[in-house]
Amino acid sequence: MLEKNIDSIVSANAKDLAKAANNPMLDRLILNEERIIAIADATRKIIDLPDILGNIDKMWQRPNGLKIGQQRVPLGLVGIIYEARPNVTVDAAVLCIKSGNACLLRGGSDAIYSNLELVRLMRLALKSVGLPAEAIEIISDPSRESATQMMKLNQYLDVLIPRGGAGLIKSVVQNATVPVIETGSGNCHIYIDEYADLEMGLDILFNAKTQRPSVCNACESLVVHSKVANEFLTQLAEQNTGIELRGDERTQAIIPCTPATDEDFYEEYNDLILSIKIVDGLDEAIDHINEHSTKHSESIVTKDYKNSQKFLQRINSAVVYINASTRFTDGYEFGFGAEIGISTQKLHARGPMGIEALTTTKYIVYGNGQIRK
Ligand SMILES: NC(=O)C1=CN([C@@H]2O[C@H](COP(=O)(O)OP(=O)(O)OC[C@H]3O[C@@H](n4cnc5c(N)ncnc54)[C@H](OP(=O)(O)O)[C@@H]3O)[C@@H](O)[C@H]2O)C=CC1
Ligand SMILES: N[C@@H](CCC(=O)OP(=O)(O)O)C(=O)O
Repeated sequence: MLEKNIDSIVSANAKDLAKAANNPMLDRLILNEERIIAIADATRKIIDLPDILGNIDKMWQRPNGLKIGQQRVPLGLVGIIYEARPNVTVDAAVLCIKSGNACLLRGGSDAIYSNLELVRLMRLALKSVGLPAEAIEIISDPSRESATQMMKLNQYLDVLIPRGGAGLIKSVVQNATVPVIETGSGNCHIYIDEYADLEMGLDILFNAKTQRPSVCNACESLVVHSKVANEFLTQLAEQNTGIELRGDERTQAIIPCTPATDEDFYEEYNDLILSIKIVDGLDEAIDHINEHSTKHSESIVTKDYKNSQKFLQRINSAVVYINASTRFTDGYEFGFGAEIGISTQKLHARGPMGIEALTTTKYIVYGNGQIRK
């Protein structure tokens, strides 16, 4: 359905682009033929995933003969408030349908025309296979009031997933009366250990910083061990990548850069800017990251096994990497087809949320006349 209607999607998207501000976030709003085909591909990947609904995860028998099992069931009606990124409209709806849920979508107001067209097409697709079109609903009123109202729809919504920046999350935490799964912004770190392969470190850093700077899994902050700082930072500066470097005092003594303020280390730039901190050991690196990160994704580059395991255990984030780019924090890359969001809270799901995160379980109990004594 999407690939057959590329023209109508692109022209709806053009209406959104015509009123959008030209900033690094604009990239997320753009739909073109290539991106629509990629969205359709992701949809097929989700459709092809094994069905988990109705699965009984485990079953056991009690001494009285009762057989107790845990069966996977949908959450119900899932509400999502999300950013002006029209691919999320399809990812979220398809993940909900695949996991047996209905969804109520409230995308970024900047993407309203694109979203309305995508939902129109998805509803046609549902109808064409005999499913109720109403399983995908979109809020067409782009006002903030509509988002705030969603936060209190207890009689309809089983869960609300806010996907966006700090302002949205703060508003949800203050106003929501429905159960919420928070996704959060990404102040993601890469730590170059004293035992790092520096060439690998540069590759990983460039990928994580520059491949798509506007997304939440892009690297925002570099932490470097002092023993390799000279060599690593000199190479970084020599590459002349167009990244604005904001370094602490020790970094400033090695390479030309903008002085980093305290706030820089808490900042998610979503742009070609990188904060840099030099540390004297792994413990200091871990403490710095746990203090400043948004608990999204962090990576260590090291050849040392012990250091890698310490980093894995002590970093308090949804996804922790050894020798890989933080850009992989993504439902597609994790094999989920897509994600409805990347949870930075610990309940009910953490990290990229695919089909399983959109289900819960219920106990099913088989008896043959047992009564409790
Ligand atoms: N962890 C994850 O899965 C993800 C994290 N992010 C993070 O989101 C941020 C970027 O998102 P951005 O484009 O700025 O999106 P925003 O946070 O500005 O907006 C996202 C959605 O929330 C709505 N919204 C924003 N503030 C409020 C509020 N106070 N009350 C009610 N609704 C509100 C917006 O509506 P309106 O259109 O009216 O502004 C929009 O629909 C980055 O920090 C990024 O890292 C983004 C996606 C995924
Ligand atoms: N799925 C994404 C990452 C999560 C995301 O949507 O982030 P954002 O662009 O900040 O809304 C990706 O890497 O493509």
